[in-house]
Amino acid sequence: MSYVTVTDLHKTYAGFPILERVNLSVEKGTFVSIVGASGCGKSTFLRLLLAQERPTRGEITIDGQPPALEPNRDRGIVFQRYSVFGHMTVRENLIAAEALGATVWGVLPSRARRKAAEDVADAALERIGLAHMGKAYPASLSGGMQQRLAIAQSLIAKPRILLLDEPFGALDPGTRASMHDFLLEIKAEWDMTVFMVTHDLSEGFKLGDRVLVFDKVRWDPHEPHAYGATVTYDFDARNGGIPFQSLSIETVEEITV
Ligand SMILES: Nc1ncnc2c1ncn2[C@@H]1O[C@H](COP(=O)(O)OP(=O)(O)OP(=O)(O)O)[C@@H](O)[C@H]1O
Repeated sequence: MSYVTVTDLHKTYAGFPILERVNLSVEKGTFVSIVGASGCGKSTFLRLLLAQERPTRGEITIDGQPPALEPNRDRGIVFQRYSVFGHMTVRENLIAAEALGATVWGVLPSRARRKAAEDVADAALERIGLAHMGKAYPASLSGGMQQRLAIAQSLIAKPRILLLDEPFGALDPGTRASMHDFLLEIKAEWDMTVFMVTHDLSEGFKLGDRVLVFDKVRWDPHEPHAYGATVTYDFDARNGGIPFQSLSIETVEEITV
């Protein structure tokens, strides 16, 4: 059953189409990787899922409802920019994130709640190799460390939908592989639905259940901004990359008319 449904989605900025005719049906717990040329609208698509932007035409539903207008704990997000709180220590950032996503707080007294959040934060600090930096402030961390902290913070808040925009860009290959493992573990534990934009195709296939390619079907060299991008390929990454769904002939004909 479809959990995230996108129907005939269009997004235009100042008269320029960025996305057009995007249709998608994603089941709960699916990891969707998104690739495509720079500027083709991948981040815009994530912002539409996050309700930071409204569609120009068409509709998105999440579990049958439009995306909530106010940010809520249902969705976590890691953009290229680091999203951690600068006035809190590394450990406090993780405790705050656990507080957001806690599932057992209703039955625990406040001291036990705090202890439970601290335990989760400390386990995450170990897991991402930042146990020695718990008392530091984010500004004193390297870019890669801040990125790891931002990813851990989003994961332990346990959002139903996790939106990741090039989350591993700043990491060295070893750290990147260990953060991949961490993400897949938490995703499996909480049955999260994930949308991740990446420029690294092998990363997209390694982590994704599906790999979507955004591209322009229509292109006019005299008017490069005349048309928007859509999903041109939808690969089943769990089945050797065999196309799962590609743009139907009718849609191509309709678009190229
Ligand atoms: N708020 C905005 N107002 C006007 N134009 C915008 C706005 N946000 C994005 N755009 C334009 O929309 C297009 C798509 O941008 P977007 O960031 O979604 O692309 P992208 O595929 O994520 O690119 P990249 O891979 O380089 O990060 C770009 O041409 C960008 O300039």
